[in-house]
Amino acid sequence: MNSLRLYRDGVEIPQLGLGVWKVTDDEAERTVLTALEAGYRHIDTATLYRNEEGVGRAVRASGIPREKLFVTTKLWNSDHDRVERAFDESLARLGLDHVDLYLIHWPAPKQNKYVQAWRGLEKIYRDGRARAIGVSNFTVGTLTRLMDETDIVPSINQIELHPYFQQHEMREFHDKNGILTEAWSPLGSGRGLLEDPALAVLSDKHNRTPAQIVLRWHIQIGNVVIPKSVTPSRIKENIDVFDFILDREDMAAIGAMNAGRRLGLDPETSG
Ligand SMILES: NC(=O)C1=CN([C@@H]2O[C@H](COP(=O)(O)OP(=O)(O)OC[C@H]3O[C@@H](n4cnc5c(N)ncnc54)[C@H](OP(=O)(O)O)[C@@H]3O)[C@@H](O)[C@H]2O)C=CC1
Ligand SMILES: O=C(O)C(=O)[C@@H](O)[C@H](O)C(=O)CO
Repeated sequence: MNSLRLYRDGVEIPQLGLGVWKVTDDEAERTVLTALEAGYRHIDTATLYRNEEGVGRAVRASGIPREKLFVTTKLWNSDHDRVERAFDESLARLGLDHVDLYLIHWPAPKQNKYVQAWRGLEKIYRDGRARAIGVSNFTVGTLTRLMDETDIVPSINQIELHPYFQQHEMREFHDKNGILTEAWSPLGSGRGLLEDPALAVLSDKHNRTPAQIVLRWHIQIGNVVIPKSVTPSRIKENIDVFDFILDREDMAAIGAMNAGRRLGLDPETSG
C-alpha cells in the first residue's frame, strides 16, 4: 500500500482508505472488518456518521496491532466551542486512546467558530492524542485565515474531489502550503460518474473497472482517497489499484471530464 507523508514529524497516512459515511453502526463493523481483511489500514469516519462504535469494534476484533492502523474522525459543526469534550466522546465511542487524524468537518463560516475550534485541535495534537490534525471542506479563504491566526498549519484538507469536480485551485493552494489533499466522494457517490463513457474506454483499455480507473487517477495525482463501499467485492476491487498505470493520454482524458459539477454541500454557504 502506498503511503504519503502527512506531517513534518514523519506521520504517514495510507494513501487509500475506506470511507464510511451513510454506513450504519452495525454495518460499519462488518464493512470495516471486510476492508481490514482485504488489506485496508486506513478508516475515515466522523461524529456525524454515528458509526464510531462500530468502527471501534471492528478495529479491536481485527487483531491488527493499533500502530498498523490509521483512524480518522471529525469534529462536527455543533461542537466547535466544545472541542475537547467532543473529542473525548469520539475516543470513548471508538474505544481508542488516540486517533491518527482529527479533522474539523466543516468550517461552518456562519457560526464563525472554526478558528477557536482549530485552537482546540492544536491542543489535542500537542497533548499527543491525535497524531495529526487537519480540516475538511476548507476553502482558500478559510485556510488563509486559519494560517494567519493560529500556530499549526493543517496537515490535510479533505474536500469533494472526483473527475467531475477536480478542484485544481485547491490542490495548487495545498501544494504551495504543504497541505495534503484528501478526496471525498472520490467515485462520485454513486451518482452517475462511473457510467461516464470516457471511463468505459479506459476500463476496456486496462481491463479494469471504471471505479479502479478513477481511484488510480486519484492515486497518480497524489490525492489521499477514501472510497466507500459496503459491498465486499467492491471493497476488494477498490484497493486493487496499485499494479497498473494510467499513461499521459489516459490522465488527459480524465482531466477533460472536469465539469465544475459539485455533488455535495458548498463550504462557503453551509453549516
Ligand atoms: N468530509 C466530508 O464532508 C465528507 C466526507 N466523505 C467521506 O468520503 C467517503 C467516500 O465518499 P462517498 O460520498 O461515501 O462516496 P464514494 O464516492 O466513495 O462512492 C460510494 C458509492 O459508490 C459505490 N461504489 C463503491 N465502490 C464501487 C465500485 N467499485 N463499483 C461501483 N460502485 C461502487 C458505493 O456503493 P455500495 O456501498 O453499495 O457498494 C456507494 O454508492 C465517505 O464515506 C466519507 O468517509 C464523504 C462526503 C463528505
Ligand atoms: O450533509 C450532506 O448532505 C452532505 O452533503 C455531506 O457532505 C455531509 O454533510 C457530510 O459532511 C458527510 O461527511
